Amino acid sequence: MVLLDDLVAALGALIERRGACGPRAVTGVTCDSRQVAPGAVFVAVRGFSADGHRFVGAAVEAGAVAVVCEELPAERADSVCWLLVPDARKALAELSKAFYGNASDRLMIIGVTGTNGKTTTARLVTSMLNASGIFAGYIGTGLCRIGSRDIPLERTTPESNGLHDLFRQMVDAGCRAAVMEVSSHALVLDRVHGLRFRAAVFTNLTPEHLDFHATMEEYAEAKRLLFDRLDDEGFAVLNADDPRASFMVANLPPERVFCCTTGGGASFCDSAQRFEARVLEMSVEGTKAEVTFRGRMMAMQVPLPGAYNVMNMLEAFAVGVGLGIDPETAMRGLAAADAVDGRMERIWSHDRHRCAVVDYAHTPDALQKALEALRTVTPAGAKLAVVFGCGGNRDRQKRPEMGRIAAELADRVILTSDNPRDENPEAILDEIEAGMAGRAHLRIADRAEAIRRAVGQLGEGDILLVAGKGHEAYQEIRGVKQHFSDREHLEACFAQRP
Ligand SMILES: CC(=O)N[C@H]1[C@@H](OP(=O)(O)OP(=O)(O)OC[C@H]2O[C@@H](n3ccc(=O)[nH]c3=O)[C@H](O)[C@@H]2O)O[C@H](CO)[C@@H](O)[C@@H]1O[C@H](C)C(=O)N[C@@H](C)C(=O)N[C@H](CCC(=O)O)C(=O)O
Ligand SMILES: Nc1ncnc2c1ncn2[C@@H]1O[C@H](COP(=O)(O)OP(=O)(O)OP(=O)(O)O)[C@@H](O)[C@H]1O
Ligand SMILES: N[C@H](CCC[C@H](N)C(=O)O)C(=O)O
Ligand SMILES: [Mg+2]
Repeated sequence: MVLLDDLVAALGALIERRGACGPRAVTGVTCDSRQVAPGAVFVAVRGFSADGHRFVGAAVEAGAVAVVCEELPAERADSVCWLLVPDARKALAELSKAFYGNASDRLMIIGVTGTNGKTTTARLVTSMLNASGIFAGYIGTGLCRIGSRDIPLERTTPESNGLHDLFRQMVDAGCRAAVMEVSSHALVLDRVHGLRFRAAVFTNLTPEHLDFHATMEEYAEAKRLLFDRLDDEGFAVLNADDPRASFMVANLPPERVFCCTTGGGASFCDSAQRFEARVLEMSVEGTKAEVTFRGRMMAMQVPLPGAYNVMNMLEAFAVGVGLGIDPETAMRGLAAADAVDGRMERIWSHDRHRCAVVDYAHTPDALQKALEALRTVTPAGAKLAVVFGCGGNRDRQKRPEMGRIAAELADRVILTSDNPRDENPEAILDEIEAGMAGRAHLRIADRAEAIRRAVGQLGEGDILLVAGKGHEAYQEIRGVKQHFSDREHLEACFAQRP
């Protein structure tokens, strides 16, 4: 049983306490009044669209035993414990950590941040650790995975109370490590406050979420926060080919930084700290590369096309070596890693003469990288086509950019809806089109119809990229989510058109 006064003792900063704050049983910690059950601690967070302080009354009515806030309400029930704190989001993280028995302290936590490649890299690290005898859970886009159990997730990095609940479940299941994606939202909004990371991985930084971060500099500062959170043995793994790599580790001693390069970008890194990969061969089925580190050379097989996937695997490998795993074991674990749904997922026509690829490229850089990768494996004389859109209620700057990239890099473009959410689907398409400099294309807002048309146009040897939704099993239009899967639609189209 968790007692309220023990939780209060875990708060890092407390301005004032009033009311009934004694040894009462606590049943949970939440920042959402709609989730308050009798015995819960409610933390009032000032948000972007609402102020949690407005819901204090509702939380008390639902049975909260304590309310944590940045401003005490004038009227307060004596039966409740009132805690005034300077920062409610930090308090939420501290209380959650204590409520779940500080489970996170018993896990080696590996955090992966960057604009693209977090899920891919984190899943590779998880598979490698599990294959190397270090039982590891995973938290990231869409799901938390503990052994064979998957728990669906709304956010890439859950709110701190959700995170600590998952760490507790991992420890109870016997995990020694947790591999997690750390989004920039999570870093800025203190979802990972109080966590200490054994390894922090940086994949890359390109424009995205510029609705949330005012500038690229601010976005980079947010990502750097992860590298201030290393534990005493902690180390960083960088994609050193990214111009922001050295910025991420400016506060770390060089011996705690491993640099990965596929293109000679690690000059700021000591040679003993470098992991270099050279691509030898690439096809739509995968990529063969050669890895050099600490005077050794090893072969690496990546079951996906794209030099960036070589980088994702190289960084995962460097994490393994940094953790002291024998390099052969680490590489074997990576070679046997489970595929990640919706990342360069290939769907073939029955005669295998036409190929569709479902990919989660939903940023300009990812779309560019995915198209470049597929161009290198498109047979001479065959065409590369793309179907894509852009999400609503998100960064609008990326829309014309993605239009420009598709127009420049694909032979055929069909614009369609991604998840328009609350926006008008046609208005989103107008914004994408604005970047296409008049290039001929089709515009079909209905995604199922757009996919059908694109498959109908495929000739012998052609490749079709269906980008943006990857593993997602839904589409959200005007606020309503309905089942939708790019893969299922493609399979159905190929079934009708052998
Ligand atoms: C910008 C952002 O991340 N916002 C998150 C933030 O919202 P907020 O603080 O603005 O909350 P708010 O809606 O204004 O409400 C304020 C407070 O009142 C509470 N409330 C509200 C209503 C009510 O009836 N009762 C109540 O108590 C809310 O629970 C909240 O604590 O805190 C909320 C509670 O944890 C999150 O649900 C919310 O995620 C929103 C929905 C979101 O869309 N986030 C996305 C952009 C996100 O986090 N994405 C990242 C990156 C994705 C990636 O690149 O991979 C992710 O990690 O998923
Ligand atoms: N290292 C990389 N560099 C550039 N693009 C990449 C890289 N790795 C993957 N991508 C592209 O980004 C897409 C998303 O990959 P992934 O899901 O691994 O990224 P993510 O960072 O987890 O994304 P999200 O922010 O949505 O969680 C892939 O489908 C691919 O198109
Ligand atoms: N993590 C990203 C995912 C975007 C995926 C894309 N399909 C969309 O809906 O915009 C976000 O929530 O911004
Ligand atoms: Mg992800």
